[in-house]
Amino acid sequence: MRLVIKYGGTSISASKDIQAIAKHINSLSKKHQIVVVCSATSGTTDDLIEISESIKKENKSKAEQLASKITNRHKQLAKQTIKKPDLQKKLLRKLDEDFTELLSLIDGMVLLGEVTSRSMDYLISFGERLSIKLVSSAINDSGKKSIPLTGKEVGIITDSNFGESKPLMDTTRLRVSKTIDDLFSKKTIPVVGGFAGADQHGHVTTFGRGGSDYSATTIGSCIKADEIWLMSDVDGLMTADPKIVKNAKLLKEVSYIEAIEMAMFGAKQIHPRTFEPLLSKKIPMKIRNSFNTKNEGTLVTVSPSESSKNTVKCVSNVQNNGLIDIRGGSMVGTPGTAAKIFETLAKSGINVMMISQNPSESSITIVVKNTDLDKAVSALEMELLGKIIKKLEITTNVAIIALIGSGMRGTVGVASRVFGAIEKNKINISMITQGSSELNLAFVVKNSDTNTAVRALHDAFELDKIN
Ligand SMILES: Nc1ncnc2c1ncn2[C@@H]1O[C@H](COP(=O)(O)OP(=O)(O)O)[C@@H](O)[C@H]1O
Ligand SMILES: N[C@@H](CC(=O)OP(=O)(O)O)C(=O)O
Repeated sequence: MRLVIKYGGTSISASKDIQAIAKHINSLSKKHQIVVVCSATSGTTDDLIEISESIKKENKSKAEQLASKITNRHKQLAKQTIKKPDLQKKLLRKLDEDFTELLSLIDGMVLLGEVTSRSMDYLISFGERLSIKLVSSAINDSGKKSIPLTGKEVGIITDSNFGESKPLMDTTRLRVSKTIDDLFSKKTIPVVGGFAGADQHGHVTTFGRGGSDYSATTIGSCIKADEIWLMSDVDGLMTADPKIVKNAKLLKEVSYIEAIEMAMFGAKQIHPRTFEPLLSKKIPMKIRNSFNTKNEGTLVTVSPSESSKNTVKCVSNVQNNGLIDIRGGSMVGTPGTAAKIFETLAKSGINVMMISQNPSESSITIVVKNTDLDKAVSALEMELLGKIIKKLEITTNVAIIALIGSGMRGTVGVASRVFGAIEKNKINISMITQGSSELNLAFVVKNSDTNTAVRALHDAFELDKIN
């Protein structure tokens, strides 16, 4: 089989885990052709983002301190993980080269006094540049040929939408399949950095947070993989985040459509576009545990077997969002109001996560990420306040709670069970939406009510008894 196996940051942050993964890949490669895709080690992308914040505040020494922290963490991991002295020495030298480049980049950004979206993508792609060298070296150490490749080096070509780029699939397919086929013919295991590619001018671009999943499916589609495995620190997709619900159960099978809904609403932090490259080729995906490889995990396919069609499958949550209530008497009965609002937000590159309009048309409520809130509010104020909009009311730190499952379609009484359970816990709901597909029912609560709401719904729908 041709397999693309993606390891998330949670799987490659301790030396014993990297060694175990190298051993596992080594043994799988005796039967299968494997491409490994890696995220950055846990916390590294966050540290790189913090470097950019320090540069914006002109605090160069803080930025350099963070760069040293990242490098030292990787060098320490290298020393603990790689046993063969020559391999370890080579790896440490390569990590030092990256460190020098990172320091030069910080120098340049400080000198220019600006963090552009292009320089930002180059900066935050460093995490994967370091992690692939570690993992590939560990595979070498276990006795197999392997090389590390960045997304750019493997041939992922994207548009120039820095921070939210999309692969240009025709070019990408040609380049990626050629690179990988060459390596397979030399019995070499490629370890590819997730999260990033490069545009047609060679500038590094990233896919947005969690984007390594998207890299894995993009590569899988290019090389006609038989399966794609996303490896993390949980057994698979569960009925709720196991960090919130202790008795959350593993979902053995879900459909692509359900998995897309779960990804959009925060379950296992899957990148929302992960499934796009798989849809036409119908490549099955497994979501599995790096530390419990005996468990088959969750199988994601076009049409799961009958037995797994429960009414509700998962209660997921996305915290740290902002809610904007857009009001104005002149919005009533004025065609094109919604179009103007969403056009304004789209021009500023803001992703709207939830929308609802009250039947009187005098208000439209939207939810965006906390980090986009400032940009969204100023765009609306500058373009539309005093014209079609009279007032903006803003609530920060809200969570979206979503109930997901294709069996909800046409099932009477789901909403009353949901709101009954929420009311019993005296939680205030500030917004509700249900798509016409009836695949999800989502509502908004305060961040601080998230855990209570998720647990109440998990209990109300008896998800701990799911089969
Ligand atoms: N429904 C869910 N099923 C499984 N995991 C979930 C779910 N919702 C949230 N999670 C969380 O997602 C985490 C894994 O996501 P993430 O940190 O992005 O993994 P990685 O870095 O390995 O890609 C798990 O540790 C778990 O707490
Ligand atoms: N390193 C990137 C990409 C990624 O996918 O990470 P993870 O698989 O660990 O969620 C991020 O933190 O966003």
